[in-house]
Amino acid sequence: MGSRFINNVGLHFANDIRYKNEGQIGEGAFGCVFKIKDNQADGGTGRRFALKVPFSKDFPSGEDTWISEIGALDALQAAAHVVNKISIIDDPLRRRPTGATLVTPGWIYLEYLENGTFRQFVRRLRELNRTVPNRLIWRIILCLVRMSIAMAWPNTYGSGTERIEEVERDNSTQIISNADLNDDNMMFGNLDADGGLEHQLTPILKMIDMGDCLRQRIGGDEQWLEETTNVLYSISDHISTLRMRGLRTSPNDVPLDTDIVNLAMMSDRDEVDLRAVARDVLAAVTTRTEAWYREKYPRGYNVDVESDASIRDLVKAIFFDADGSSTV
Ligand SMILES: Nc1ncnc2c1ncn2[C@@H]1O[C@H](COP(=O)(O)OP(=O)(O)OP(=O)(O)O)[C@@H](O)[C@H]1O
Repeated sequence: MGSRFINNVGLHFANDIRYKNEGQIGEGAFGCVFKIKDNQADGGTGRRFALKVPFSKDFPSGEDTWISEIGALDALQAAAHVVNKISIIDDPLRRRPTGATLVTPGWIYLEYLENGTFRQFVRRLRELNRTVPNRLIWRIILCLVRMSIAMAWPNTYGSGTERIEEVERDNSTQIISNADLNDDNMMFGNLDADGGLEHQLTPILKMIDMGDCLRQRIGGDEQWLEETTNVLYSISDHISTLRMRGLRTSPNDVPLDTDIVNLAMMSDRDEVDLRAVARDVLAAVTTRTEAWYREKYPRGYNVDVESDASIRDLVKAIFFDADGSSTV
Protein backbone atom coordinates (compact mmCIF):
# COMPACT_ATOMS: atom_id res chain seq x y z
CA MET A 1 0.00 0.00 0.00
CA GLY A 2 1.06 3.51 -0.74
CA SER A 3 3.92 5.31 0.92
CA ARG A 4 1.47 8.18 1.52
CA PHE A 5 -0.32 6.04 4.06
CA ILE A 6 2.98 5.22 5.77
CA ASN A 7 4.07 8.89 5.72
CA ASN A 8 0.75 9.85 7.19
CA VAL A 9 1.19 7.53 10.15
CA GLY A 10 4.72 8.95 10.49
CA LEU A 11 3.43 12.52 10.66
CA HIS A 12 1.36 11.69 13.71
CA PHE A 13 4.46 10.55 15.57
CA ALA A 14 6.95 13.05 14.14
CA ASN A 15 6.27 15.83 16.63
CA ASP A 16 5.77 13.75 19.70
CA ILE A 17 9.00 13.48 21.65
CA ARG A 18 7.57 10.68 23.73
CA TYR A 19 7.76 8.27 20.83
CA LYS A 20 9.97 7.40 17.90
CA ASN A 21 8.48 5.71 14.88
CA GLU A 22 11.13 3.18 13.86
CA GLY A 23 9.33 2.37 10.65
CA GLN A 24 7.17 -0.20 9.03
CA ILE A 25 7.84 -3.79 10.06
CA GLY A 26 5.07 -5.64 8.35
CA GLU A 27 2.51 -5.29 5.65
CA GLY A 28 -0.34 -7.72 5.33
CA ALA A 29 -3.29 -7.87 3.02
CA PHE A 30 -5.19 -5.51 5.18
CA GLY A 31 -2.87 -3.10 6.88
CA CYS A 32 0.57 -2.00 8.00
CA VAL A 33 2.45 -2.73 11.18
CA PHE A 34 4.90 -0.18 12.62
CA LYS A 35 7.52 -0.44 15.30
CA ILE A 36 7.35 2.39 17.81
CA LYS A 37 9.87 3.13 20.50
CA ASP A 38 8.58 4.55 23.73
CA ASN A 39 11.26 7.04 24.81
CA GLN A 40 9.79 7.39 28.27
CA ALA A 41 9.35 3.75 29.15
CA ASP A 42 11.42 2.15 31.87
CA GLY A 43 13.29 5.35 32.59
CA GLY A 44 14.39 5.73 28.99
CA THR A 45 15.40 2.20 28.03
CA GLY A 46 12.99 2.51 25.16
CA ARG A 47 10.49 -0.29 25.30
CA ARG A 48 9.01 -0.99 21.87
CA PHE A 49 5.49 -1.64 20.84
CA ALA A 50 3.78 -2.47 17.57
CA LEU A 51 1.10 -0.37 15.92
CA LYS A 52 -1.26 -2.07 13.51
CA VAL A 53 -3.25 0.19 11.20
CA PRO A 54 -5.71 -1.05 8.58
CA PHE A 55 -5.63 0.62 5.14
CA SER A 56 -9.32 1.17 4.98
CA LYS A 57 -12.59 -0.10 6.35
CA ASP A 58 -12.80 -1.21 9.90
CA PHE A 59 -11.15 -4.19 11.41
CA PRO A 60 -13.80 -6.40 9.83
CA SER A 61 -16.50 -6.70 12.42
CA GLY A 62 -17.95 -9.84 11.18
CA GLU A 63 -21.13 -11.18 9.99
CA ASP A 64 -22.48 -14.29 11.66
CA THR A 65 -19.95 -15.68 14.02
CA TRP A 66 -16.88 -13.88 12.66
CA ILE A 67 -15.56 -11.42 15.16
CA SER A 68 -13.38 -8.39 14.69
CA GLU A 69 -9.68 -8.58 15.45
CA ILE A 70 -10.14 -6.17 18.34
CA GLY A 71 -13.02 -8.30 19.62
CA ALA A 72 -10.90 -11.43 19.51
CA LEU A 73 -7.94 -9.72 21.17
CA ASP A 74 -10.20 -8.35 23.89
CA ALA A 75 -11.76 -11.76 24.43
CA LEU A 76 -8.35 -13.32 25.03
CA GLN A 77 -6.45 -10.39 26.53
CA ALA A 78 -5.43 -12.21 29.70
CA ALA A 79 -4.16 -15.30 27.87
CA ALA A 80 -0.37 -15.49 28.09
CA HIS A 81 0.03 -17.01 24.62
CA VAL A 82 -1.92 -14.28 22.83
CA VAL A 83 -0.26 -10.95 22.01
CA ASN A 84 -1.21 -8.23 24.50
CA LYS A 85 -3.15 -5.24 23.35
CA ILE A 86 -1.82 -2.12 25.03
CA SER A 87 -3.16 1.39 25.36
CA ILE A 88 -1.17 4.58 25.32
CA ILE A 89 -2.02 7.86 26.97
CA ASP A 90 -2.75 10.82 24.74
CA ASP A 91 -2.56 8.68 21.61
CA PRO A 92 -0.71 10.55 18.79
CA LEU A 93 -3.03 9.01 16.21
CA ARG A 94 -5.94 10.87 17.80
CA ARG A 95 -4.36 14.25 17.02
CA ARG A 96 -4.48 16.05 13.70
CA PRO A 97 -0.98 17.26 12.84
CA THR A 98 -0.62 19.70 9.96
CA GLY A 99 -0.55 17.95 6.62
CA ALA A 100 -1.75 14.59 7.91
CA THR A 101 -4.70 13.06 6.10
CA LEU A 102 -4.73 9.61 7.56
CA VAL A 103 -7.93 7.77 6.77
CA THR A 104 -8.35 4.76 8.95
CA PRO A 105 -11.23 3.91 11.20
CA GLY A 106 -9.26 2.06 13.81
CA TRP A 107 -5.86 0.87 14.96
CA ILE A 108 -4.36 -1.20 17.69
CA TYR A 109 -1.24 -1.03 19.81
CA LEU A 110 0.36 -4.34 20.67
CA GLU A 111 3.24 -5.47 22.79
CA TYR A 112 6.29 -5.80 20.54
CA LEU A 113 7.43 -9.39 20.09
CA GLU A 114 11.17 -9.35 19.63
CA ASN A 115 12.06 -12.72 18.33
CA GLY A 116 10.42 -13.17 14.97
CA THR A 117 7.72 -15.34 13.51
CA PHE A 118 7.34 -19.11 13.70
CA ARG A 119 8.16 -19.21 9.98
CA GLN A 120 11.48 -17.41 10.58
CA PHE A 121 12.23 -19.78 13.45
CA VAL A 122 11.72 -22.83 11.21
CA ARG A 123 13.84 -21.28 8.47
CA ARG A 124 16.62 -20.65 10.96
CA LEU A 125 16.48 -24.26 12.18
CA ARG A 126 16.87 -25.40 8.59
CA GLU A 127 19.85 -23.08 8.05
CA LEU A 128 21.56 -24.21 11.24
CA ASN A 129 21.13 -27.90 10.39
CA ARG A 130 21.74 -28.96 13.99
CA THR A 131 20.04 -31.66 16.01
CA VAL A 132 16.94 -30.17 17.59
CA PRO A 133 16.53 -31.36 21.20
CA ASN A 134 13.27 -33.10 22.05
CA ARG A 135 13.01 -30.86 25.09
CA LEU A 136 13.04 -27.74 22.92
CA ILE A 137 10.34 -29.15 20.65
CA TRP A 138 8.16 -30.13 23.63
CA ARG A 139 8.32 -26.59 24.98
CA ILE A 140 7.18 -25.06 21.72
CA ILE A 141 4.40 -27.61 21.39
CA LEU A 142 3.27 -26.60 24.88
CA CYS A 143 2.99 -22.95 23.72
CA LEU A 144 0.78 -24.14 20.84
CA VAL A 145 -1.34 -26.18 23.24
CA ARG A 146 -1.69 -23.21 25.60
CA MET A 147 -2.98 -21.10 22.66
CA SER A 148 -5.54 -23.83 21.98
CA ILE A 149 -6.65 -23.82 25.60
CA ALA A 150 -7.20 -20.04 25.42
CA MET A 151 -9.36 -20.51 22.33
CA ALA A 152 -11.29 -23.36 23.95
CA TRP A 153 -12.12 -21.43 27.14
CA PRO A 154 -12.35 -17.78 25.98
CA ASN A 155 -14.70 -16.83 28.82
CA THR A 156 -11.79 -17.22 31.20
CA TYR A 157 -9.36 -14.79 29.54
CA GLY A 158 -11.42 -11.67 28.84
CA SER A 159 -10.17 -9.78 31.87
CA GLY A 160 -7.76 -9.81 34.74
CA THR A 161 -4.02 -10.17 34.83
CA GLU A 162 -2.19 -12.20 32.27
CA ARG A 163 -2.04 -15.90 33.10
CA ILE A 164 -0.86 -19.19 31.72
CA GLU A 165 -3.71 -21.08 30.10
CA GLU A 166 -4.94 -24.15 31.96
CA VAL A 167 -7.63 -26.65 31.02
CA GLU A 168 -10.79 -26.50 33.04
CA ARG A 169 -13.02 -29.22 34.36
CA ASP A 170 -16.18 -28.04 32.65
CA ASN A 171 -16.57 -27.50 28.94
CA SER A 172 -17.03 -23.90 27.91
CA THR A 173 -20.17 -22.41 26.44
CA GLN A 174 -18.33 -20.81 23.53
CA ILE A 175 -15.04 -21.15 21.74
CA ILE A 176 -13.01 -18.84 19.55
CA SER A 177 -11.12 -20.36 16.68
CA ASN A 178 -8.54 -18.71 14.45
CA ALA A 179 -9.08 -19.69 10.83
CA ASP A 180 -5.70 -18.24 9.88
CA LEU A 181 -3.27 -19.56 12.44
CA ASN A 182 -0.45 -19.77 9.92
CA ASP A 183 3.27 -19.70 10.60
CA ASP A 184 3.47 -15.91 10.09
CA ASN A 185 0.73 -15.34 12.63
CA MET A 186 2.64 -16.55 15.65
CA MET A 187 5.67 -14.74 17.04
CA PHE A 188 8.26 -15.34 19.71
CA GLY A 189 8.60 -12.99 22.65
CA ASN A 190 11.36 -13.06 25.21
CA LEU A 191 12.90 -15.61 27.45
CA ASP A 192 11.63 -15.25 30.98
CA ALA A 193 14.07 -15.79 33.82
CA ASP A 194 11.07 -16.51 36.06
CA GLY A 195 9.34 -18.49 33.35
CA GLY A 196 9.85 -21.81 35.09
CA LEU A 197 9.94 -24.94 33.05
CA GLU A 198 8.18 -23.41 30.12
CA HIS A 199 9.93 -20.19 29.22
CA GLN A 200 13.25 -20.16 30.99
CA LEU A 201 14.97 -22.08 28.21
CA THR A 202 12.85 -21.21 25.20
CA PRO A 203 11.05 -17.93 24.47
CA ILE A 204 7.28 -17.77 24.58
CA LEU A 205 5.38 -18.20 21.31
CA LYS A 206 2.22 -16.10 20.96
CA MET A 207 -0.64 -15.82 18.52
CA ILE A 208 -0.46 -12.36 16.90
CA ASP A 209 -2.96 -11.98 14.07
CA MET A 210 -6.56 -12.55 15.00
CA GLY A 211 -8.15 -11.00 11.94
CA ASP A 212 -9.93 -14.25 11.00
CA CYS A 213 -11.50 -15.45 14.20
CA LEU A 214 -14.83 -17.14 14.75
CA ARG A 215 -16.79 -17.16 17.96
CA GLN A 216 -19.06 -20.15 18.31
CA ARG A 217 -21.65 -20.98 20.90
CA ILE A 218 -21.34 -24.54 22.10
CA GLY A 219 -24.57 -26.51 22.28
CA GLY A 220 -23.31 -29.58 24.11
CA ASP A 221 -20.42 -31.92 24.82
CA GLU A 222 -20.40 -33.43 21.36
CA GLN A 223 -20.08 -30.05 19.69
CA TRP A 224 -17.43 -29.01 22.17
CA LEU A 225 -15.35 -32.07 21.29
CA GLU A 226 -15.81 -31.39 17.58
CA GLU A 227 -14.82 -27.73 17.82
CA THR A 228 -11.87 -28.24 20.14
CA THR A 229 -10.68 -31.01 17.81
CA ASN A 230 -10.76 -28.40 15.03
CA VAL A 231 -8.77 -26.02 17.21
CA LEU A 232 -6.18 -28.75 17.70
CA TYR A 233 -6.10 -29.43 13.96
CA SER A 234 -5.08 -25.78 13.54
CA ILE A 235 -1.91 -26.40 15.58
CA SER A 236 -1.19 -29.88 14.24
CA ASP A 237 0.43 -28.58 11.04
CA HIS A 238 2.91 -26.67 13.16
CA ILE A 239 3.65 -29.75 15.25
CA SER A 240 4.27 -31.61 11.97
CA THR A 241 6.67 -28.86 10.94
CA LEU A 242 8.53 -29.24 14.23
CA ARG A 243 8.63 -32.98 13.72
CA MET A 244 10.12 -32.48 10.23
CA ARG A 245 12.71 -30.10 11.68
CA GLY A 246 13.48 -32.59 14.43
CA LEU A 247 16.68 -33.29 12.60
CA ARG A 248 19.02 -35.96 13.84
CA THR A 249 22.47 -35.25 12.46
CA SER A 250 24.12 -38.39 13.81
CA PRO A 251 22.92 -41.95 14.47
CA ASN A 252 24.09 -41.48 18.06
CA ASP A 253 21.68 -38.62 18.70
CA VAL A 254 18.81 -39.32 21.03
CA PRO A 255 15.99 -40.16 18.60
CA LEU A 256 13.05 -37.85 18.06
CA ASP A 257 10.44 -38.74 20.68
CA THR A 258 7.81 -41.11 19.23
CA ASP A 259 5.21 -39.19 21.24
CA ILE A 260 6.09 -36.06 19.23
CA VAL A 261 5.72 -38.09 16.04
CA ASN A 262 2.31 -39.35 17.22
CA LEU A 263 1.14 -35.87 18.15
CA ALA A 264 2.13 -34.62 14.71
CA MET A 265 -0.34 -37.11 13.27
CA MET A 266 -3.32 -36.03 15.34
CA SER A 267 -5.12 -34.58 12.34
CA ASP A 268 -5.54 -38.20 11.12
CA ARG A 269 -7.84 -38.85 14.05
CA ASP A 270 -11.55 -38.01 14.02
CA GLU A 271 -11.55 -36.67 17.54
CA VAL A 272 -8.78 -35.36 19.71
CA ASP A 273 -9.22 -34.73 23.42
CA LEU A 274 -7.71 -31.36 24.27
CA ARG A 275 -7.49 -32.14 27.99
CA ALA A 276 -5.55 -35.36 27.28
CA VAL A 277 -3.20 -33.59 24.85
CA ALA A 278 -2.60 -30.78 27.36
CA ARG A 279 -1.95 -33.26 30.18
CA ASP A 280 0.49 -35.32 28.09
CA VAL A 281 2.42 -32.35 26.71
CA LEU A 282 2.72 -30.70 30.11
CA ALA A 283 3.86 -34.03 31.58
CA ALA A 284 6.49 -34.34 28.84
CA VAL A 285 7.83 -30.83 29.54
CA THR A 286 7.82 -31.48 33.27
CA THR A 287 9.23 -34.98 33.48
CA ARG A 288 11.35 -35.49 30.36
CA THR A 289 14.45 -33.93 31.77
CA GLU A 290 17.99 -34.54 30.57
CA ALA A 291 18.16 -37.29 33.25
CA TRP A 292 15.01 -38.90 31.87
CA TYR A 293 16.53 -39.13 28.39
CA ARG A 294 19.80 -40.37 29.87
CA GLU A 295 17.98 -43.17 31.61
CA LYS A 296 15.99 -44.05 28.50
CA TYR A 297 19.09 -44.07 26.28
CA PRO A 298 21.81 -45.29 28.65
CA ARG A 299 24.62 -46.33 26.32
CA GLY A 300 26.11 -45.05 23.14
CA TYR A 301 23.75 -42.11 22.67
CA ASN A 302 24.66 -38.49 22.68
CA VAL A 303 22.26 -37.32 25.40
CA ASP A 304 24.11 -34.06 25.96
CA VAL A 305 21.95 -32.60 23.24
CA GLU A 306 19.01 -32.72 25.69
CA SER A 307 20.84 -30.72 28.36
CA ASP A 308 19.80 -27.21 29.40
CA ALA A 309 23.15 -25.93 28.15
CA SER A 310 22.65 -27.41 24.69
CA ILE A 311 19.13 -25.95 24.46
CA ARG A 312 20.41 -22.54 25.55
CA ASP A 313 23.14 -22.71 22.96
CA LEU A 314 20.73 -23.58 20.16
CA VAL A 315 18.23 -20.94 21.26
CA LYS A 316 21.03 -18.37 21.18
CA ALA A 317 22.01 -19.46 17.67
CA ILE A 318 18.40 -19.34 16.50
CA PHE A 319 17.37 -16.04 18.01
CA PHE A 320 20.54 -14.06 18.61
CA ASP A 321 23.75 -13.48 16.78
CA ALA A 322 27.11 -12.96 18.42
CA ASP A 323 26.46 -9.35 19.43
CA GLY A 324 23.16 -10.23 21.02
CA SER A 325 20.95 -8.61 18.42
CA SER A 326 18.09 -10.55 16.98
CA THR A 327 18.87 -12.73 13.94
CA VAL A 328 15.31 -13.13 12.84
N1 LIG B 1 3.23 -7.54 18.02
C1 LIG B 1 4.13 -7.58 17.05
N2 LIG B 1 5.44 -7.51 17.34
C2 LIG B 1 6.37 -7.53 16.37
N3 LIG B 1 6.09 -7.64 15.04
C3 LIG B 1 4.79 -7.73 14.69
C4 LIG B 1 3.75 -7.71 15.67
N4 LIG B 1 2.57 -7.82 15.02
C5 LIG B 1 2.86 -7.92 13.71
N5 LIG B 1 4.19 -7.86 13.49
C6 LIG B 1 4.88 -7.94 12.17
O1 LIG B 1 3.98 -7.53 11.15
C7 LIG B 1 3.67 -8.63 10.27
C8 LIG B 1 2.20 -8.55 9.85
O2 LIG B 1 1.40 -8.65 11.01
P1 LIG B 1 -0.08 -9.25 10.96
O3 LIG B 1 -0.05 -10.65 10.42
O4 LIG B 1 -0.70 -9.06 12.28
O5 LIG B 1 -0.72 -8.25 9.90
P2 LIG B 1 -1.87 -8.47 8.85
O6 LIG B 1 -1.99 -7.19 8.15
O7 LIG B 1 -3.08 -8.99 9.55
O8 LIG B 1 -1.29 -9.59 7.91
P3 LIG B 1 -2.07 -10.71 7.09
O9 LIG B 1 -3.52 -10.41 7.17
O10 LIG B 1 -1.51 -10.66 5.71
O11 LIG B 1 -1.69 -12.01 7.81
C9 LIG B 1 4.03 -9.89 11.07
O12 LIG B 1 4.33 -11.00 10.23
C10 LIG B 1 5.24 -9.39 11.86
O13 LIG B 1 6.40 -9.40 11.05
